[in-house]
Amino acid sequence: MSKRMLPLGKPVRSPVIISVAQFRPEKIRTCLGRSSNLWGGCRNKQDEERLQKLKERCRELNLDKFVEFRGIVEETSVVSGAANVADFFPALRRLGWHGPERKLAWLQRTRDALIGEFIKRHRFRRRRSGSNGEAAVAIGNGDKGRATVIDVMLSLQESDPGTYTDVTIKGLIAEILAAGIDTSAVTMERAMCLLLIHPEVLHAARAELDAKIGQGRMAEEDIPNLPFLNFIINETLRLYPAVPLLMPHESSQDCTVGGYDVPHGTMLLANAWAIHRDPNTWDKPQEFKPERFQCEGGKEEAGLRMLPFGSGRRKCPGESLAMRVIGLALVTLIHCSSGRSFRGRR
Ligand code: HEM
Repeated sequence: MSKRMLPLGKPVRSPVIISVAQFRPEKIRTCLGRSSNLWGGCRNKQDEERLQKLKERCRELNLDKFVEFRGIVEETSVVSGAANVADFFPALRRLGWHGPERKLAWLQRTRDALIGEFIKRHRFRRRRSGSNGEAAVAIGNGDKGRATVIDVMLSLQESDPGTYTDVTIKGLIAEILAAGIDTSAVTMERAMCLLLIHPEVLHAARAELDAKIGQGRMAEEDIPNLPFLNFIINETLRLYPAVPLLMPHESSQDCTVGGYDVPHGTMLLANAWAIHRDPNTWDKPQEFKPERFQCEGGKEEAGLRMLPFGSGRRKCPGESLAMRVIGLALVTLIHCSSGRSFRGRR
């Protein structure tokens, strides 16, 4: 996802993150970092009213279905990660045992139906607003700034229907959502935990916010101008890469890596977790020290010692978006944790 595409979804991202923070700032302050359920345990009428408001806001922004989608992604990762008895007793397959496969096929059908619904809604909205199908219109200028990735794909479909079929769009959306939701959520959670157990870092992050953004406001565009915040995210990704073994790759030809012969067609896993904590290349690798990225000239200079998003041609295309969304959530929560209120700025 290029920098040019980053504005897509911005009208949804910022208000939702702000709504969540405004919903229960006191709960965020006390539960920050614990994997507690933000929505659970509404004890009083005021909480209930705020929860209703937040749900309405999600409905207005068409996010109710995304919550359902997240449930499917979570269940899929549980089912696909669980041990399959038939792997240990293959004879079971011949007897017709296909438990996890059936469940996964059902989850895939449910997921496809949901994405089909997103596409239908977007197509309807585009027709109603009379969009002329230009991709440029979808990227920010038209549709009252509410253009999304699906809008861009639908506009490409209008100009090249043979390539951008509904099946292709569904596959792309499924891949983007499945690859982007949990990785970003888990990194935010870990960054918040780390800030809580390192109050001096939280203090420094707040000082940077005060100096560069000021009190009572926040905007997505400010995130790249907050170096210390970005060091915190990098250090979190170094210690806790969301995809510790990256994705499996396959050698396209015979080669030698570190003295080991790797034949063509071998499945290769890069252990990012171990690489990020290698004492030969990192100073005090087990410690949380965001400032190390300042001394070492940032993540880019760390080169292949730091690969939370992979490397090369198949590197994660969502890196810039992830850094921005995680930054936005952290800034919002840092503001909350200092007991300040803020107004969202579009
Ligand atoms: C902290 C957040 C994220 C982390 C740590 C992360 C990490 C990764 C990693 C390690 C890979 C595999 C790279 C490889 O094969 O070597 C990957 C692939 C991918 N990521 Fe991310 N990702 C994040 C967020 C996102 C977001 C927000 C999106 C989309 C909006 C996204 C979309 C993708 C896609 C589509 C692929 C597959 C690329 C391909 O196979 O060519 N990721 N990601």
